[in-house]
Amino acid sequence: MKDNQQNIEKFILTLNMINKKFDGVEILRDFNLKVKRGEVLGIMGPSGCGKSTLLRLIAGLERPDGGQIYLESKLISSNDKIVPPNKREMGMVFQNLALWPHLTVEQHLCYGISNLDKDVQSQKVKEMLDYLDLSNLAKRYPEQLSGGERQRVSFGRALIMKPLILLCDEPFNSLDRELRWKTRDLFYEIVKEEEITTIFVSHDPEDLIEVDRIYRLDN
Ligand SMILES: Nc1ncnc2c1ncn2[C@@H]1O[C@H](COP(=O)(O)OP(=O)(O)OP(=O)(O)O)[C@@H](O)[C@H]1O
Repeated sequence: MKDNQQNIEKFILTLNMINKKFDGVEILRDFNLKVKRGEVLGIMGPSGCGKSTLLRLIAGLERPDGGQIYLESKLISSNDKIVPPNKREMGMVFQNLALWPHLTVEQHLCYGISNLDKDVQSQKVKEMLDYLDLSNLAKRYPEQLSGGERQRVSFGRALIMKPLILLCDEPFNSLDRELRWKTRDLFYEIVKEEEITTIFVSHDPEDLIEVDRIYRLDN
């Protein structure tokens, strides 16, 4: 028991013997995964193998049927305990996690840090706008942005709150080829520079070119 506890503390995220079924169909069975602090982990696997389900379990959007998930040494998921997504300090950039049409770029960035003082909020938003080269678009709404600009806002929204873990599910899918590579390069620059622990799901090896490790999910 003591060894197990020490092992959990070494990693920022530990999935232990996770089981998940949908309508009686097994998606994950006795699934184990450990992620080190600052690691950029790529998850690959064929369509339908459970990649998005895995991220949703980590984010707290799904509950496992069995097993445990620990964030640092804290139990955040089991079949009788679930810490809600907004209490997990995780940033999410999912392909279907759309921007809100009624909020401007800067309002999107403010969203996750609304608990901070106004001055601190403004400073952080300014820095993030500069970082993502969005300063001249701060007052625009999503419909007035290109696909790549929207994707950068979505990263900014997740990154500004300094998440313990950044979860990305096929984040570049909607972008055309050239923009995809440009956005991808900026993405790696940020997560590596800021040492953000990241789990990145993609079916495309080109997306995962700079990850520290690839986990192949196959069943
Ligand atoms: N809420 C749900 N109810 C029932 N079945 C589901 C649900 N969510 C996912 N599934 C099924 O679970 C399996 C795994 O889905 P998941 O989205 O995790 O796969 P994936 O590996 O991300 O696939 P893709 O690469 O195509 O996005 C699929 O067969 C899917 O149909």
